[in-house]
Amino acid sequence: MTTPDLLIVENLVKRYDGLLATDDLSLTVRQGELHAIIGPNGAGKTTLIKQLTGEIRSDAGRVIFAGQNLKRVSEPGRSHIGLARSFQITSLFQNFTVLENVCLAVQAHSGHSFRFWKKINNDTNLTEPALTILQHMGLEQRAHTVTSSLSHGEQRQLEIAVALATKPKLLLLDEPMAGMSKEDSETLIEHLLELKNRYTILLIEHDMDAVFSLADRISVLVYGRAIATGTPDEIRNNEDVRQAYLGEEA
Ligand SMILES: Nc1ncnc2c1ncn2[C@@H]1O[C@H](COP(=O)(O)OP(=O)(O)OP(=O)(O)O)[C@@H](O)[C@H]1O
Repeated sequence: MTTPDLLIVENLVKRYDGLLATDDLSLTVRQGELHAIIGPNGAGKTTLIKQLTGEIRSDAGRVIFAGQNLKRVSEPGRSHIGLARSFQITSLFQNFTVLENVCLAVQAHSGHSFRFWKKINNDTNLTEPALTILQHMGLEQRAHTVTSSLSHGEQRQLEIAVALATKPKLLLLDEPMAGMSKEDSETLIEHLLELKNRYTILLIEHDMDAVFSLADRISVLVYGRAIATGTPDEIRNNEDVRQAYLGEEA
């Protein structure tokens, strides 16, 4: 039995003036897989993520998510039906604790109006799911730490925890290892290995150690087109990929 596709991208196009950033791109993400997208700088990876979240409009093609055509679904609407992007550290409330940041995200997603922030810590409807998420991301020991005193690596982990608070069907991770030390990257890979058993994940990442140890399938983007999709072994041994991108690295 084949695994159903959670995300289907069909013939997607995005033009910036004369430049085709996404060029008739088609790919699928299967339910339960960790699908990585790799490609040289400027290949169109971030543009694709923005087209998926609805941050930018596509010029042609379509995106089907969980059986629904996203054409008329707004950016908040896409988040509500389970498409979650992990945002940059700047979206964290630096003066709040780790637990408060995740509680706020749980509260925002559950549709409850914001209450005075101090009460958040006392509401078990918020703290219970928040603590479970922090446990999955290895941050439970830091729950009561003020966010500004976390290390850079821990803040990236917290960003992902905040995204998880929206109960995503698909988690979009755009370069989660960017700017991390080798040690922090290795820690995050450990957490993502755990997380991939629970979530379907689309990962964009330049760190090839991370990609090849985490991905079930990899798509390679070059000039806005997917030149290959396959298992890590298939991608490593694909002659077109080696010539276009991986060179002697793989
Ligand atoms: N707002 C924009 N206006 C014009 N051109 C853009 C815009 N955003 C991206 N581009 C161009 O579109 C192409 C794809 O960019 P994109 O950022 O999606 O690539 P990427 O694969 O994510 O690159 P990187 O790995 O460096 O993050 C590039 O040539 C880029 O210069």
